[in-house]
Amino acid sequence: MTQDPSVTTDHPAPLIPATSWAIIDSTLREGEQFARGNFKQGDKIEIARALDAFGVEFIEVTTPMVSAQTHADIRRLTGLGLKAKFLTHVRCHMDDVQRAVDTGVDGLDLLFGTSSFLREFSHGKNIGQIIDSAQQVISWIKTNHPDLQIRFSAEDTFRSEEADLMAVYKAVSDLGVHRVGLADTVGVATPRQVYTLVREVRKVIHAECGIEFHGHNDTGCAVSNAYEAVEAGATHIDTTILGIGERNGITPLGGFLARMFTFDPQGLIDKYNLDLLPELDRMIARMVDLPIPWNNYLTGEFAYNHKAGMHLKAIYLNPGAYEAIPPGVFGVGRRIQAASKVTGKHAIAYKAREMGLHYGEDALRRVTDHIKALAEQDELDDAHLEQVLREWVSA
Ligand SMILES: CC(=O)SCCNC(=O)CCNC(=O)[C@H](O)C(C)(C)COP(=O)(O)OP(=O)(O)OC[C@H]1O[C@@H](n2cnc3c(N)ncnc32)[C@H](O)[C@@H]1OP(=O)(O)O
Ligand SMILES: O=C(O)CCC(=O)C(=O)O
Ligand SMILES: [Mg+2]
Repeated sequence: MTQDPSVTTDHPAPLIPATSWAIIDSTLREGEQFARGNFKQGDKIEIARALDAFGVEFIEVTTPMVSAQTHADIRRLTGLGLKAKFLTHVRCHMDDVQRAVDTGVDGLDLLFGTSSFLREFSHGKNIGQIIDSAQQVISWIKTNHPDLQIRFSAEDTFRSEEADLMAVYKAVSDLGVHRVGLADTVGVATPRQVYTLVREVRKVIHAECGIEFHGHNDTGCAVSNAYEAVEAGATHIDTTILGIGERNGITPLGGFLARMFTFDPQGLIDKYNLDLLPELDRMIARMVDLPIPWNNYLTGEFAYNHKAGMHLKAIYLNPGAYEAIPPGVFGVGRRIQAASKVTGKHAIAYKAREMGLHYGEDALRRVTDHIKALAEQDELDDAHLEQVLREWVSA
């Protein structure tokens, strides 16, 4: 392979600087709600250390209300002395908050469902009562624990009435929360809806108040919705490693970074140790006992497999011709699959040259056609291709 020129190819000026947003990785909260997410204290420490080494800004952990063990685990995590800030995800209730404040976390992620579904079937409160609870809880935290960051999220935001949302967000922003959260709890929002709503929320909250987005992937929009949120002014995005979470999960860390890398590659390189991503994905795949999906963003087995002759011709000259993101930056390699029926003469010539073999024009055409015909019959691996190329010369 030639040196990878796509790494240094000029990129347009960043449309969205990486400094304008931060990651709240929720593998230790939303990820615990994944079907196979059942992390023991040792796993949690390993995950937190790995996320911290990668460089995520925030790590969200499950509420200490789950159990005495979870409470003890959070205390253990916050005692590790990591650079990432810990947030715990709690209901907007005095019992939960009072239990959470002695865990050593840096902030509390409060939530209250605002859609009619959740008002009727989850907690039974109307919007006025939600605002009253928010007032009581937020005021108490600010008075008694002024160092804690406070975020207030309207759960099931995208099935809530806009007027209700604006009333809630304005109220909590006036109470001095550090961030408001928009949560696409059932993964139903479209990218345009996310963009529009984030813009509307921005208008009713204070300028210094951040906006967080949490998006589920039920309709396949978790990455694009997170991107639209940032484009509209969101400052914090929730992710999990491999996207694990309730049902089919949320915005995956790798997918979100792949999306954002295209706008500000250097910004991401400066902020995160991107080449640790494969290790993160492997760690979670091991812990939940599932393979990394073959088509996973960046780290899937075939995420950088190149096969068609037209692609291979160009990719040998400049991998950027058929790659949006240079794999090496994320610690993965590319694979050139030259032996297939869809291969072409440039790929075969390149492969032959690598082996020290050279063909004239006619011979190259003939050996290429021979390889294509063989591949029509059966899979051809690299070893078989090399054997054919050697035999063709001596034949
Ligand atoms: C979309 C999301 O992912 S939201 C986050 C989900 N996370 C979790 O559920 C964390 C893990 N949960 C748990 O361990 C338990 O559910 C606990 C400890 C929180 C509560 O357990 P239980 O007291 O047994 O209640 P249960 O889970 O059956 O019901 C939920 C309770 O929370 C209440 N509730 C729901 N949302 C909120 C809210 N935002 N603020 C305050 N209370 C709420 C419900 O009204 C219900 O209480 P009720 O029985 O008084 O009506
Ligand atoms: O607190 C939040 O913003 C998100 C909660 C959650 O997991 C969801 O709504 O799917
Ligand atoms: Mg969720």
